[in-house]
Formats: sequence, structure tokens, C-alpha cells
Amino acid sequence: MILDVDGVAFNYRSASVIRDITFELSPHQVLAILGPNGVGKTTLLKCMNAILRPKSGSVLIEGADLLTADRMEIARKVGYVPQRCEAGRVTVFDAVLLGRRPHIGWDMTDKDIRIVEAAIRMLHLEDLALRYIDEMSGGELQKVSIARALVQEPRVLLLDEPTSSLDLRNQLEILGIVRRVTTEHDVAAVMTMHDLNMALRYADRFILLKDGVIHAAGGPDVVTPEIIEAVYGVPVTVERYNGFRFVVPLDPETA
Ligand SMILES: Nc1ncnc2c1ncn2[C@@H]1O[C@H](COP(=O)(O)OP(=O)(O)OP(=O)(O)O)[C@@H](O)[C@H]1O
Repeated sequence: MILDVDGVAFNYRSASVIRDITFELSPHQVLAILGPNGVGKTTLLKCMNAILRPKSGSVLIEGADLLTADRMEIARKVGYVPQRCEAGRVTVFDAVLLGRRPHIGWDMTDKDIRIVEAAIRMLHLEDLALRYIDEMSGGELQKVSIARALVQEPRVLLLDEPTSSLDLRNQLEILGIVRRVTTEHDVAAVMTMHDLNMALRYADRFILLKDGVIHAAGGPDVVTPEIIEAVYGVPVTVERYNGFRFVVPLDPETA
């Protein structure tokens, strides 16, 4: 097991947001965390990266307690791609290089440069490598943020709506990269997503949150019309095409 989340609960001030969140993830698995706006998906990701301290529960990575680790140790284990990235006056190359910080002291080696170059190429950012990130589009910035998380060489990759600013081609490319990285390395990924069909195509585990708790969890067969309607309040049918499930919303008036 690479990730073990047990009984995690979090409150903002006195308001409970998530509770009793328990699940495990093995290397090579891609988990999609699904659920309506405001249900606590980002809050859960932040608890899994110790950006937020859960009120109770534990997060273990390869058996080690993440919540008592120091920031550098966490950054060697967890790569986090936030929903919105801060854009400062640094070039794309330097922004990606920052992801190597947990692995290096004040100097860097040829290996670090090679890892940064490979990530820039993987995300097709070569032509933008010397551009300043505060002059980039939302989608370009999202790709920089993903490249930075990859060069951390984490064991667990957390991505908060990683395709929200991306066009269709870039969505397929980024989710394909997440799939490839988790297939080729002993890495697991957790993504929050709103696009159920992209989730069904690229993830193999699913958690559906409702009212701050896990309403359903499992493989693709957990995505049923009954569960989707219970979680999102929208009638749907689930179709199959080319081995994938597709969620098709129905007209609430006629369903
Ligand atoms: N800093 C904060 N202080 C107080 N409440 C917060 C804070 N951040 C988020 N919340 C509240 O916590 C709840 C969960 O927010 P969260 O961002 O985790 O939801 P989400 O499922 O990721 O939503 P979305 O799909 O819209 O991104 C929401 O009701 C939100 O208003």
C-alpha cells in the first residue's frame, strides 16, 4: 500500500467539512475523487498534503505518518498540483526547477537539469521554457504546475481539477501523462474531477463524496445511475462505448 488514509476529518472553524474518510491506494492506481461543488474534495487533498491539519485521522505514505513529517520530507513524497497556481516573475524553466528543491541543497547536478528538461518536454513546454509564468494563460500555467510536481518524483501525485483550464487536446494529454507516470513508476495519483467521463476513462478507483462523507467507493462499476443521482441530484444513464462507461445526463423534466 502506498497511501493509507484512515478516519480523516476536517473542520473549518466549527463547521465540519469532511469526516470518516478512509481509503487505501496501491502503486499504479489512479483515484478520482468526485462530488458536487463545496463537498470537500479540495479540503481532502489539502489534508493529504498536510497543508491542512485534519481534526482527527491519519495519512500514511508507505507506512510513514505524513502529518508529523517536515515540509521537505512531505515534498519528496507528495506532489501537489493546486486548482489555482500562483504566478510570480520567474521563467517556466525556473518554476519547474523549483520542484527539485526537496532533493537538492544549494547546488544542482546534471541529473536535476535532465529531469527538469524531460518534464518540460513531456508537457510540450519547450517553446515557453524561457517565458515568465506571470505572462502565461491559465492552461499553460496548469501544465507548468504539473511539470513542477512531476520533477519532485513523488510517490503520490495529488491533482486538484488538473484539466479545469485545459482544451480537449490538452486534457487528453495531461490525463494520459498521469496514467503513464503511474503505470511506469511506483506512483499513485489522486485527482479531484468534475468531468465524470474523463474520470471514467483515466481513473481506475473512484470515491464519491456526499455531505462530507464517502457515499460510494470502488472500481468503475461503482458509477451507477442510482449513485450519480444520489450524489449530484441529476438523473443520468450510464452507457458503454469502447470498453469505457459514459455518464449521460437526462432531462430532469422527462426522466
Ligand atoms: N478557508 C476556508 N474557510 C472556511 N470555509 C472554507 C474554506 N475553504 C473552503 N471552505 C468551505 O469548505 C467546504 C468545502 O470546500 P472545498 O473547496 O473543499 O470543496 P470542493 O468539493 O473542492 O468544491 P469545488 O468542487 O467547488 O472546488 C465549502 O463549503 C467551502 O465553502
